[in-house]
Amino acid sequence: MNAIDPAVSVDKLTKSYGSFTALTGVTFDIERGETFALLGPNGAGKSTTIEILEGYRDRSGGEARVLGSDPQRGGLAWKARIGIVLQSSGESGNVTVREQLTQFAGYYPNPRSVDEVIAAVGLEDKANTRLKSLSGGQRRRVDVALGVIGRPELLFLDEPTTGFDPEARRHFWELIRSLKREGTTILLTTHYLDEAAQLSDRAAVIAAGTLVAIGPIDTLGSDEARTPIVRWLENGIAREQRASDPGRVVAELVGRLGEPAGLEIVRPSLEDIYLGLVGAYEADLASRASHTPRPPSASSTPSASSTKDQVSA
Ligand SMILES: Nc1ncnc2c1ncn2[C@@H]1O[C@H](COP(=O)(O)OP(=O)(O)OP(=O)(O)O)[C@@H](O)[C@H]1O
Repeated sequence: MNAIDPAVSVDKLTKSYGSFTALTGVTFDIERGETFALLGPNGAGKSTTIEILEGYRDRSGGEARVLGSDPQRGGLAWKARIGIVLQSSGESGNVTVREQLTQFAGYYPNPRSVDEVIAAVGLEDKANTRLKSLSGGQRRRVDVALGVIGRPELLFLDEPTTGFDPEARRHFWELIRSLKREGTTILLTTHYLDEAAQLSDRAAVIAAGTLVAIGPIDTLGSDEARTPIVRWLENGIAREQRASDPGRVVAELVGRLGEPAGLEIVRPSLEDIYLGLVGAYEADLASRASHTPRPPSASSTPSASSTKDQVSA
């Protein structure tokens, strides 16, 4: 891999499960050292994308390069450079946390210290507990520990903090920041938009298998969607105004009304912007579908839930 090559490069990636198209031609790069969030509603195609990049699933079309290799052909040496936290690992059994991590550490040429990793995921007091006796959230922490034990150059995190309590999430964020400081490239999917905003340099929003938006976290969405809103009460009536300079609006209000009742300045969060992007895309899809004449028989696209169970990659 060339020094200037991105860690991940995806070009017009498509994936079909039988007659169902899960990815319609997705294109993005992830630079080395970058933390990149892939966001989207349930069934959007995030796990499919990530699993193709991990080498777990074959793509139907397009190109993918991960650390300089085609993930469909990545060998053992390539796999050792990658860390994976799957959406659900099902890691359980009779071995203890420390035994499991020690075993995994043995698979890598330059692993992290087992005790360091146990501390980093906050499982010191469970190090000698068998996996089957851990709570769901604790088991998820083991998944994260297994993902980072090999000191990966590139870490895939598929909804890593699902089931974490708030303290464990903050702990996890610290771990990710320290991995980032070491230069690890991270691809993260999450439904916690605050998590994406806290950790990521850039994000892509994917809906129904299509890339809807991509960019640095603070530039996602339209200018209008990112503009702060000033809200206040005037003669008992709720008023609001979008303004890129909310201080000026507030100063005018104070000049006119004195201390305005119910005054607040709301800066749209990543979640607000994400919901706007996905909502607009879904409305556009629905309006196009309502203008497309269909034969009277059933659609050729089965529902997501029926497809997932019937077709495998
Ligand atoms: N093995 C499979 N066979 C058939 N369809 C599948 C398979 N795996 C995924 N799909 C379908 O592909 C679409 C994308 O699924 P995917 O798991 O990538 O979504 P996701 O964005 O990760 O969703 P979530 O946020 O719910 O995890 C969904 O409609 C899903 O039902």
